[in-house]
Amino acid sequence: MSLEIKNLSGGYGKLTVLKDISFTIPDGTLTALVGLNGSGKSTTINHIIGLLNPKQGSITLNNLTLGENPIAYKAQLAYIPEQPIVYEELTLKEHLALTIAAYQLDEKVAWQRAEQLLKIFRLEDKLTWFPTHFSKGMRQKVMIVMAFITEAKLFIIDEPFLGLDVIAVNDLLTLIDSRKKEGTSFLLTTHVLNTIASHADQFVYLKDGQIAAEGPATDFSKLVPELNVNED
Ligand SMILES: Nc1ncnc2c1ncn2[C@@H]1O[C@H](COP(=O)(O)OP(=O)(O)OP(=O)(O)O)[C@@H](O)[C@H]1O
Repeated sequence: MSLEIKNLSGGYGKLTVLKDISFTIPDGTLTALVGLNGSGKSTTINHIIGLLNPKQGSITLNNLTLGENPIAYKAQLAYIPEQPIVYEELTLKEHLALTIAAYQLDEKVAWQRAEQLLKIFRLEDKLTWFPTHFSKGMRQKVMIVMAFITEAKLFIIDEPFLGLDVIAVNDLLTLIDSRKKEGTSFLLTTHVLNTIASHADQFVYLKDGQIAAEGPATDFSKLVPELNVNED
């Protein structure tokens, strides 16, 4: 079992956003965290990555908790935020070097991986570029490459498809599918399930900070008819 969230209640200061949330993400599966604006998706992520502390309940990642072993816990996580977080004073190559150092990756293996990923996302000739010269979508691709050179056990990707062109969306989905086969787990947030429906194993539907429905991705339209809109 990769991620296990048990009876989590949490939020910001005195504001309780999440109320008694429980779900698990088995190894090698993708869970779509679905909900309308303000339903609590980002708040859930903020708890998993340790930006917020639970008011109640627990979050366990492969039997580790953030409280007991923060370094080992975080080493298992790769997070791709909705808004890319890049360092304006570092080149693309330096961003990758930073990731390799932070995750203590084998340099040779990681740079080989980086080379393949940079080619997929058409960034291979931009290693000396600074983020100011990147478009929003290119910044997002930088974050994707940084995440996928790690050997994280759980990838958390917040609204992955908003700024990406169709080719990049397909490339990302292909990468996700191949890492799933290696046992890596994914938690993706999205407003509607359509784009990832065939790649998701299960969904968790949040409404007002509570789980309003959950189940196999194939049952989404049956269990959440109110979000069954045609996106394409
Ligand atoms: N930094 C914050 N301080 C206080 N309240 C916050 C903060 N961030 C979010 N909230 C509140 O928490 C609730 C859930 O917000 P959250 O960002 O988790 O929703 P979301 O499902 O990610 O929404 P969206 O789809 O718009 O990104 C909302 O009522 C929001 O106002």
